[in-house]
Amino acid sequence: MKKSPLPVQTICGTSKNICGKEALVKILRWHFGHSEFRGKQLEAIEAVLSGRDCFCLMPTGGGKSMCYQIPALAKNGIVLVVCPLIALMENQVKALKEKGIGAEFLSSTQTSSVKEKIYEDLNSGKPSLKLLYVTPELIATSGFSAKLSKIHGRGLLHLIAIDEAHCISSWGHDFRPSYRKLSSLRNILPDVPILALTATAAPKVQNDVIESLCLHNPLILKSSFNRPNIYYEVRYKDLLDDTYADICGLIKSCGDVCGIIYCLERSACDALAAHLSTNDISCAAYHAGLNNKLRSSVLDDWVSSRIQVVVATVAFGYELPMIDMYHYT
Ligand SMILES: Nc1ncnc2c1ncn2[C@@H]1O[C@H](COP(=O)(O)OP(=O)(O)OP(=O)(O)O)[C@@H](O)[C@H]1O
Repeated sequence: MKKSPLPVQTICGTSKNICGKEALVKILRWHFGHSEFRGKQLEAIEAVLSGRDCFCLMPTGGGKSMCYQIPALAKNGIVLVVCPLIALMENQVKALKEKGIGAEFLSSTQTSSVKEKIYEDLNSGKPSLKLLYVTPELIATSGFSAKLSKIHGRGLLHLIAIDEAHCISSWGHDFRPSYRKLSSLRNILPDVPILALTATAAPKVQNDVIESLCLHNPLILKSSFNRPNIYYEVRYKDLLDDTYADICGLIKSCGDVCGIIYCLERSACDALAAHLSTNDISCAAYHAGLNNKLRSSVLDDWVSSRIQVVVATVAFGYELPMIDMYHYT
């Protein structure tokens, strides 16, 4: 069932539109069904709502997105989210919409009529949108910068969240040149707080992110990376009688969980996926040899739990952003 948003004024009071802890927890429970904030979430949220820049280091799955989704619901106006992967934007926007939260993304994969609709909403006096997800490539275009300045001029932009902020650093493992251009955001929108989020802990990367984004006296938050539920296990192929049977057994012993199996070659993906299917494990192969439509439907099936396992090359997760980069450059 979709929920209507909690009226901002009612829960946050009108004084400077700033929410207290109680009101923020109420938003968390109402929209996301979580009883309490986790780790450093509340500190990050309170910092950005008070107008302070924040650098937030949290492990993968630590709950970073809540740090900008709650502020989006706690204040009137829009939160701009910069995100490197179209697939990630699509998933987040879909999940937010299912919760009745106004969210959209702008990317080269959308039709111009969809984009027009989003701009129309943004240009209206009172946009229904709470979160707008964009790629770093789009921020670098002069047309979009001008649009952002206009939205800001009407007092509608109250936070910029930079997801996977380590992509800005050439010291990081995922350096993406277009992230460098995000430094322009501080010049265009000097008084809008910036929240940089990453799971990459290297100090050089952290300093680079803070400097490149020109964060002013940021609140630096670091969560513990100890995840007792995650562990590595190495099984030597040479010591196994039948690798495929071993994988099959492992999946079946895990019960009804989802998973990704990475293979080095496309043919290995196809062969393993076929083997698992004949052993009653719902799965599909995903690699660059498949057309866009098929890849997209495999991703959708997996995210929606229609299939349990994806057998993929590294194309899974990388191909979609590359398509976007190609269109913008
Ligand atoms: N306060 C909370 N209580 C319980 N669950 C939470 C809380 N905050 C977030 N979660 C859940 O934790 C999961 C991971 O959250 P999220 O996707 O925001 O993590 P993330 O840090 O952005 O991960 P990634 O690094 O993969 O982008 C989600 O299922 C989310 O609903």
